Amino acid sequence: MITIKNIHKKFRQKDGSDLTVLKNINFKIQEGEFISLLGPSGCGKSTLLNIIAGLESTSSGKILVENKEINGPGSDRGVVFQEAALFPWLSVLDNVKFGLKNANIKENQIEKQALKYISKVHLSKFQDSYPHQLSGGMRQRAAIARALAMNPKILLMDEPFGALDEQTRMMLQYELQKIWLESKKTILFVTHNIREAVQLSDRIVVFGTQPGRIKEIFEVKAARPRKENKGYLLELENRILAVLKEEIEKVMKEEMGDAYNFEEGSLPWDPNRNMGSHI
Ligand SMILES: Nc1ncnc2c1ncn2[C@@H]1O[C@H](COP(=O)(O)OP(=O)(O)OP(=O)(O)O)[C@@H](O)[C@H]1O
Repeated sequence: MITIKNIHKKFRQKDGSDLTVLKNINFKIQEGEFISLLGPSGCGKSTLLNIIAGLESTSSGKILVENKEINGPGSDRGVVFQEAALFPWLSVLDNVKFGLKNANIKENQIEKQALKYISKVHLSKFQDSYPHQLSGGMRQRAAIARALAMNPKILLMDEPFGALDEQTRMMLQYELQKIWLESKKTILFVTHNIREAVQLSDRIVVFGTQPGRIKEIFEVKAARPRKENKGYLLELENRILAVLKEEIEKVMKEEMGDAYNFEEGSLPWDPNRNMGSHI
């Protein structure tokens, strides 16, 4: 279980003032749960994920993993970012093997384990290819294989499909559900896309902004794998959208000042409820 306890985070700005990015964040993530963080741009989603990864410090509050406070990165937490952070000079196989070489794994097991996870993300045919020879979706699959091969209990994913085209994104959403069902990892997933959050999550933590705080937590009670958001899932999307609308308007007013004149129905929602840079 991950316990997020009273997290506050301030960043010092260039003019010397402090910007409070996260305020009073409290929630628990159960073992094996799939949780999404959804909210307007700048509400601190990535900051919270980085704090849990141990890559960023808190101003106050703490993160407990299995009741132990974390003080930095650890092999219990794997991270996948929006841009697959692969080494360009290494093949897919060597990229996946890289982390395993520093882990406590026997030499003869390293390749076996790497190949197992490359196969899980359906990249076996490309195991000897270099990152520049792969599509964006394949690179992201390789990054997921690399994180999974380390066998972390927790997978932290920061908009992993955000830079991909719609079809690839849908395919990877489906694959991720299958991987999650099989591996039962605890997954924390940051996204801008309501449909993606509803499709993938057990619970969706909706953030408000200025400062970032939890606005509402939605439970998604639907069987998996989920392929299409219809009926109940679509209704849930609309409920989440209603909560987010207020926050998005706040961000737009802040960015546009007097030029902002909101009319009902004027926000440019796309069919996937992907609100681009405003959520
Ligand atoms: N290292 C840093 N130093 C100063 N300010 C920072 C730093 N990292 C993030 N911020 C600020 O903190 C706020 C929250 O950023 P963060 O990236 O966590 O938001 P986000 O919700 O993930 O946004 P997005 O959805 O656009 O990625 C932003 O205003 C950002 O400019």
